[in-house]
Amino acid sequence: MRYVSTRGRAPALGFADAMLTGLARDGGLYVPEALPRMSKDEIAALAGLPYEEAAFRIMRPFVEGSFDDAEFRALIDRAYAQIGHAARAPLVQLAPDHFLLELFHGPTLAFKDFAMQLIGQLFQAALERSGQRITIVGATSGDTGSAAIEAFRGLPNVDVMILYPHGRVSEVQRRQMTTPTEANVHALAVDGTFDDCQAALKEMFADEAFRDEIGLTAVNSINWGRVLAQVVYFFTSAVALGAPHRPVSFTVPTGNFGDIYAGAIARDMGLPIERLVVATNRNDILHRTLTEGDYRKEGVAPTISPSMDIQVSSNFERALWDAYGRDGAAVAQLMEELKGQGGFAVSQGAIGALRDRFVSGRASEEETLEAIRRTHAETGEVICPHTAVGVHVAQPFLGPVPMVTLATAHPAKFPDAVEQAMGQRPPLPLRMADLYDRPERVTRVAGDLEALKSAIREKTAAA
Ligand SMILES: Cc1ncc(COP(=O)(O)O)c(C=O)c1O
Ligand SMILES: N[C@@H](CCOP(=O)(O)O)C(=O)O
Repeated sequence: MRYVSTRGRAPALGFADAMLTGLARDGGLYVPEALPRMSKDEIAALAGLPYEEAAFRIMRPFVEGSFDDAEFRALIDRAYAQIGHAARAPLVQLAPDHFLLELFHGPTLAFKDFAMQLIGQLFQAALERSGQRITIVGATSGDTGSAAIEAFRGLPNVDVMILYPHGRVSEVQRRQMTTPTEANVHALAVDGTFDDCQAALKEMFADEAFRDEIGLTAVNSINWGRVLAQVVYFFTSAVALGAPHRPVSFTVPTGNFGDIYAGAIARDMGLPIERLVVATNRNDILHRTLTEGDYRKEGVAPTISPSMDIQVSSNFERALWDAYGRDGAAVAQLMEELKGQGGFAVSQGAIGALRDRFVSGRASEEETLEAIRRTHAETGEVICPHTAVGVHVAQPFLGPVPMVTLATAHPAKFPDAVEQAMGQRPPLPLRMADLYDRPERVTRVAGDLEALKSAIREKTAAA
């Protein structure tokens, strides 16, 4: 399997090289040259399999040429042993036609663990072969950072630098990033928003000398490996609800567009998905784009679902590449307009193609709180504010096929919002009960590219 850049000007690479490279040299994102399809029988045969076996069958064609079957199976088994639920991604029923897919049973209590635990294993295997030393720089609005730290902490030949927006993540999220003691992980609190952190990361990739000097790579959903691992639970949950014999819809709380794009890939591979619903909080660039046909940045507003406080959605570039008929030059032009003019109009043809794939909705802060309160009152389930955005947005799209809303984080990561909605603070799992007592280690950095680069240089030099 070969991977090409969405901007069409970087060399095509195999899976392991695309994964270790992160962002393509032309600034684009890697995407598979051609998608493998699963037949109806192959999808039906996933029913009842352990999550690991289903993951192997779904992802195997994507890693061909980089990992042999025995090695890939072993890496998957090691990765998912870290998810603390026998089903890995269990379904919970909220209403006759509405289900939650719980993706928060991993070590850091968010869906990011599903992909990060796996790419942690894949990176280790690939680095052992190549003997390379790398520096992972990650931008996070709260969850990717801790998941990356958890997956890479203590590994030889890997430094991990996590940029998060100072004061804009929950206290639990911050402590998950600032309390690990391993010398190879560093939390950098940046003055700015998540968008500033992600833009700085992309600028670092554009600086070839810096990139090569530190062996820069990315584990955000910039990295195709992250998107790939997220494809699996769309299949397993849909099959549990009757696919391929009956279609299923999904509502996905969305920020950087990685998770919902994984759903679109599952559908392109043959999974019968009726609707893919993009659910945004009031940082609603994706909802505005799908309704108005104009992708335009606005300032990022802080919300009670902070992990989705994103206005420049990295993976939307992959969806644009598909919508513009895989025309790398057209995508490169749009990205120039985004950088220079703060946005672009999506062409008629492309917006039609996007609307064929995705529908969307938005939840206000009040609607999010009400969804937490109502879900608890009606079902006894306590949901996090990101999941609540999904539950609210899903309502007009319920029926006639089952709707699965992705429960993307554990409510205990956002106790203030949950308490505001329903008057109770959800407790952290026992293994994290002392999180508030652990000492924190963090470096405050100005939201300025040169300041960030020198902080990163300093930390890699000290390693
Ligand atoms: C808890 C939570 N829910 C939803 C999202 C949105 O996921 P994505 O960025 O893949 O759209 C994120 C992060 O972005 C998150 O951390
Ligand atoms: N919500 C994310 C934002 C980054 O998303 P990613 O999927 O591109 O890593 C976070 O929690 O950091």
